[in-house]
Amino acid sequence: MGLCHGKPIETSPTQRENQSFQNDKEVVLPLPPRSSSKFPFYSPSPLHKFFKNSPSNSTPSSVSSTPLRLFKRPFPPPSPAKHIRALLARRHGSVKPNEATIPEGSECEVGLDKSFGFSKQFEVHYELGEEIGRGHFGYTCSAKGKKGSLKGQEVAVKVIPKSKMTTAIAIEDVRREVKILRALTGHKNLVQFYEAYEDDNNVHIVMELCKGGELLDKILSRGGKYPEEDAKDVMIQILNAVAFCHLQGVVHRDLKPENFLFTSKDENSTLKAIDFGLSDYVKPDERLNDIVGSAYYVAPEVLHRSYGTEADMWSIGVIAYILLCGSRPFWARTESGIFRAVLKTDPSFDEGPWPSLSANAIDFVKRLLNKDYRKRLTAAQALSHPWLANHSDDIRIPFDMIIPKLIKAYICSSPLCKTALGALAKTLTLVQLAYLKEQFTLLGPNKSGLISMQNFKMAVLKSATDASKESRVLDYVNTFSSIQYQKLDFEEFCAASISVHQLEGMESWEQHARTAYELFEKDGNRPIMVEELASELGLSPSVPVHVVLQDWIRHSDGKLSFLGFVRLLHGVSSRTLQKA
Ligand SMILES: Nc1ncnc2c1ncn2[C@@H]1O[C@H](COP(=O)(O)OP(=O)(O)OP(=O)(O)O)[C@@H](O)[C@H]1O
Ligand SMILES: [Ca+2]
Ligand SMILES: [Ca+2]
Repeated sequence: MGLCHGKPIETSPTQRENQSFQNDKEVVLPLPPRSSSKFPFYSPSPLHKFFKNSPSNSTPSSVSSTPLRLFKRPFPPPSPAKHIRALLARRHGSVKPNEATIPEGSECEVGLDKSFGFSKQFEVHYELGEEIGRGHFGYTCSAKGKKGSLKGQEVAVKVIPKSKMTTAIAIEDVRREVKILRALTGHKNLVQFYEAYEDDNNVHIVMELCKGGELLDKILSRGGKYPEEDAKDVMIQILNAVAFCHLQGVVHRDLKPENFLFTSKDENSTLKAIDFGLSDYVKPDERLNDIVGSAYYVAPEVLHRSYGTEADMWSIGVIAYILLCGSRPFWARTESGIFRAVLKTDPSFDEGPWPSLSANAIDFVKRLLNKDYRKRLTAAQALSHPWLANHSDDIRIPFDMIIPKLIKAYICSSPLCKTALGALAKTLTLVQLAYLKEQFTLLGPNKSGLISMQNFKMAVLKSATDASKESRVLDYVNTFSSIQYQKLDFEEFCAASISVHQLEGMESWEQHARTAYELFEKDGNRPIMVEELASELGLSPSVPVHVVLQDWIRHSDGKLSFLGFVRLLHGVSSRTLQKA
């Protein structure tokens, strides 16, 4: 996969930056900067240096030899990730060869409304300090409050020049970034938003100042990899933030180590997610389709233009992989090469240090980097994974929006499906049951241990923000109140909340399915006619049922075969889920 052994390209960092925007089919990404002979990782966040005009950075470092030859591992270590080219083209207008930004006053700007309705007079309220960071869309400065409750307090101000907003999409992105930041603020692992200002030239987003630097810098300063216990601390904080976002119906879409900051230089400093510039609302029954994010971290289904919150979980899988081994799981010299790797190749778990890491750590990463998004862990499930469970008191498992989706599909399924799922639920492990118990408790069962359809709304309302309205998560659970279905006890809740796809993604799937079939044989299997089975499955009369279903029924006694049983289970999670 994507390994480069070619002659090194001798370019300055600036030239390398520009290469990534060339109009070639294969867009060449910047090479990893020069590695030292002692240690194959380069200095933290070299991208920052490209922008800062300090004398030490004025001479571009040359790449004197093929850096990859020095790496023992198959992939080079992380570096600042670049946004996907298609994203920049859509957001900044068409990207021309060797041209990363559109010149001011270009044609596409005509008629764009760049007023946001934010407060004016930023200068009256804050004194801007020095630049502390920079990205594609803006730069960030420290500042000091001059008035009001933030008087004397140091803050961070992300400055987004209006001249960079050359398309309606770019303007909409800024509007949404502020709206989402404002709505989600208050969570411990999300940067605290204070206020947004605008003048003729800039938008100023005022937020809490995180003084501890980016997670990427921390990874690099530690030699490219984290000990497992420290990686767990980081993962828990990332998942706490993302589980909260997903419950509100917000998908971040740009999760990468550069977008997590430590509040201070302390060892135990809190980690905060920043940069909601590409975030969006996603309705529980909707798929997004615009290709957004940064190449190394992008999920396969994003490249296929049909995705939801699971795409963030993939990016978290990439971060976890990097934290634990110091290398990127999918790497190539070109953007299209990275995409090919993401779509087609499996990350390596054979090279060091993987064989020395715990089986739970490897399982955790593998279950996030599953190319089938339906088999991937949700954020709430990842927090319940044995690798993290009981690691610290910091784990706050919130309600998981996958539960109402699965329950809706279950309710719509046939009685035979329900029996089959009931049998499957009896094979769940203690760890799986612990997650479900937690979710059941969050739904607030009554004294008899039953939950009703109204409970879903209550569970979501408890932590609802303005974002849950905008994303229609609240509307979605509101519709549950009108579903006519009996109250669920924990046993039926488990049957209803099983994701067959996720179970299928586990190595123990065959065992689950066999055991469940044995139970089903005892309690639920019965002779069934092909026509009856077809109607149970909701197959249309045009389907040649005798051909399609012939292996589903055992010839000896006319009951469901193992294959039929597995297909029946499957029908519930794939077909019905899409409709739910
Ligand atoms: N609250 C903050 N405290 C300290 N530094 C910050 C803060 N917010 C942002 N920064 C710094 O500024 C950099 C750029 O900010 P941000 O990621 O929001 O910009 P961007 O232009 O949207 O970036 P990208 O190119 O990733 O889209 C960050 O990587 C970080 O180093
Ligand atoms: Ca960023
Ligand atoms: Ca951004």
